[in-house]
Amino acid sequence: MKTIFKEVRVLDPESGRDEVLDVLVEGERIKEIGKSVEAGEGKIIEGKGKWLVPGLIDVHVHLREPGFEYKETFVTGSRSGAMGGFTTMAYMPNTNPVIDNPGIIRALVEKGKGEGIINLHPVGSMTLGQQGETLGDYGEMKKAGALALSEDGKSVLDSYVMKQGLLKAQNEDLPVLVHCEDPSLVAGGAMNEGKKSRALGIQGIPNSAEDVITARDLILSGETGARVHLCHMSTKGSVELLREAKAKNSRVSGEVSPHHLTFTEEIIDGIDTNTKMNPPLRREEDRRELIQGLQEGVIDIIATDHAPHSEEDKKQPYEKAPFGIVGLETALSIGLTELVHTGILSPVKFFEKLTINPAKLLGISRGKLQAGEIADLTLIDPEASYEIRVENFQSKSQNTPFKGRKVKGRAVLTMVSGNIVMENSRLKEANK
Ligand SMILES: NC(=O)N[C@@H](CC(=O)O)C(=O)O
Ligand SMILES: [Zn+2]
Ligand SMILES: [Zn+2]
Repeated sequence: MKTIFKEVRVLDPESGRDEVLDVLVEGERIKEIGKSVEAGEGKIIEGKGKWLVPGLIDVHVHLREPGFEYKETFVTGSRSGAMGGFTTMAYMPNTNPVIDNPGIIRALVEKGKGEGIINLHPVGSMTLGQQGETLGDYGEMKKAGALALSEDGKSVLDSYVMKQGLLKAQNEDLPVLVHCEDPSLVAGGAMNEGKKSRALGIQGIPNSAEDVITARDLILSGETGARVHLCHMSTKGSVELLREAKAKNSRVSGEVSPHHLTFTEEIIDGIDTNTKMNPPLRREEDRRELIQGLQEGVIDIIATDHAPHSEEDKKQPYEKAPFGIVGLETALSIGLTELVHTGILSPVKFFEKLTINPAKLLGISRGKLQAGEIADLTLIDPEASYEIRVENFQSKSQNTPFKGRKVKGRAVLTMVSGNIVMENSRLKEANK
């Protein structure tokens, strides 16, 4: 099977390439990239005015299997990813049971291969049952298919346990994705602490709740040599701490989510729980520092932290509703609208944070648009303007504050290993 993209703007962040070319895909690989490539027989895709990038990679999603299938499954989550232009994602272990042993990892990898329409990779829990006490068997978990470790949903609070975990992870060369949150400082809060939380009478979460654990984990990376990656950075302080740590330690990295780059606590009304996520939406000065961090390269990755919750779950009072919002079907459009069309990031810099940098963190040979590489590709119409409609989501859940937002730019085709899985907002189920 051959597919040729004609006269498309090829963006390959790894090499820095940005030119209008033809790209020929044969079987599961990219066969040739050049000016007027001859395909012979094959599907022709007119690429004029469109951008072709390496398939997007999300290092942080929640697929809710096993245990919370009413919120999301491998089937619906991977469809949601394909719609958003993602070809690979790593899913977090805060499930029931927790993804904390080689047996469950092996079973999920198999299930993911059978049911997912894009590449799905598990992240193993740092501690058994995410109880923060006993470390799992990282070597066997890696062999079973875990690409990283994380206690996401919370932090490993005991610093001694954390340090031993990092030493063990370092031994297996597994990156540790850290959710930084000190619950004693959160103290039951449901939104950012400040003027807004006081006005609404909602208990606030101070920046320090994130910053103190961020500082600890960066220090422990320095001491152990372990690869520490900061999940969903939301504060000015965490950007400053990562900037400082990077000056002497190349094993640290960080990610930011589209919502923390777009919104602040100002949009919170105390009723609409689609503005409730962990960490919370912060102040304008935090948002600005996150953008600055992205521009400087202090923040390496854009990740969705896709956190589906049912309408029922989210219908509760603001203080009670679960934290989290979906992101797979909005991330690319929001990023293009807020970061690329505004000139904050060049297209190459933007896609670096969604392709090659995530691939490097996870240690997978993906994220390159080059001859000989696996043909995981995303075709983008940068000019397509539309309004985000949650009724159209493939995800089982619709919890997003981006509902109704006008955006410009979207994925129009997603290809995984040479197979088109989405074209013009339609999923192709033929090969599954
Ligand atoms: N981000 C969230 O608000 N929620 C996540 C957990 C997490 O990422 O910490 C979830 O699993 O729902
Ligand atoms: Zn988290
Ligand atoms: Zn998460």
